[in-house]
Amino acid sequence: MRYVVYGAGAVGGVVGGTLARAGRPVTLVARGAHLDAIRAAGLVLDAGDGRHRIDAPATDTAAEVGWTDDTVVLLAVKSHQAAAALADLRAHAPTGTPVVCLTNGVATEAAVLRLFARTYAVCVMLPATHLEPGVVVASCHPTPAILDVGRFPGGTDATTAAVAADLRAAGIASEERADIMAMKRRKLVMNLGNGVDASFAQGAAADELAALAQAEGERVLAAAGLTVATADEDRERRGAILQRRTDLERRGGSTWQSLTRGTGDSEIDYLAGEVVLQGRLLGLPTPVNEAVVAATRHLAATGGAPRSLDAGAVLASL
Ligand SMILES: NC(=O)C1=CN([C@@H]2O[C@H](COP(=O)(O)OP(=O)(O)OC[C@H]3O[C@@H](n4cnc5c(N)ncnc54)[C@H](OP(=O)(O)O)[C@@H]3O)[C@@H](O)[C@H]2O)C=CC1
Ligand SMILES: CC(C)(CO)C(=O)C(=O)O
Repeated sequence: MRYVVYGAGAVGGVVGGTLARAGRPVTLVARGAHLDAIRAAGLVLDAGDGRHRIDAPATDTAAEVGWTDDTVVLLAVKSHQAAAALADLRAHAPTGTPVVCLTNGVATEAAVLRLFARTYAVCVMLPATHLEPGVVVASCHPTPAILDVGRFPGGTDATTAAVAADLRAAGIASEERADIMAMKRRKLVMNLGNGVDASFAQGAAADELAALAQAEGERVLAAAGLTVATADEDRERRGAILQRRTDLERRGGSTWQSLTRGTGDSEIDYLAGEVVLQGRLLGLPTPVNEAVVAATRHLAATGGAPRSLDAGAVLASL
């Protein structure tokens, strides 16, 4: 299989770099200063066993990809960036191309399926950081990620088998799962902490706000009748596979990284915002996640400092 990693940032860069190190043909799609740096000096993959230069072809458009029958797209942009990426893919990728969503949240799969019949979902357990053009940092070693894969909306097939086998050959834990979206919904509950981690000063009040956001999310997903893997199932799957590197300082999650890089936007509408959406569809109030969405949107739009807001004030207003 050949891989086009659309969005070679934290997740895409680590996965693409790791597959390339294992000898898989990889094309990286990136843009701006990050693309310039990759073109000038390769992608720098900072992994637990050193910094590696990945010399893979890099481009900012699917128009420049040499599409073949065995090319698979790994979509690793943030959810709010998927529409633009998909417009480019729709224009240039053969319609039979498998597109595998390496995204948090649960929204990109349906958007992909509208355009590509062969749509796949990955539950992304891969802590990584991308703050500097040209550089991606894998937080865990020796296994950098658990990337279970299934077909969307359900099932497994020859493509899930081949992708999982390639990931395993590269040293990434991966199993096929017919019910992958149930796992992704459990991951979504975890990611309801992303906006809190990004926007609010750390401490007991922030911890309480994150716990309330997660409890509200669990209630709304259950009311919507959506299957969510249990916390026990999640713990069992993770086991002790992901070991944090001891040579790295703990930074922040993917939403914190968007605010820190000052990208002007974030994925929050697809994380806490997914709970808000489900609540609105059901006529259920979701004040906690609405507050987290509002805070994170505000900081992203105004360029405010990450972790600069007071979670206590939000708790008092609920
Ligand atoms: N970081 C992490 O630890 C984890 C992230 N995830 C999830 O993985 C997904 C990807 O997140 P992450 O890797 O952190 O995000 P990043 O922002 O680090 O990487 C995405 C990359 O795609 C680029 N990109 C976006 N749109 C386009 C486009 N149209 N053309 C070319 N390049 C584009 C971005 O450029 P630009 O910077 O200019 O926007 C960026 O370089 C998200 O859903 C996230 O929630 C899941 C688990 C852990
Ligand atoms: C849970 C966490 C923080 C780590 O992988 C993540 O998914 C993210 O950064 O979005």
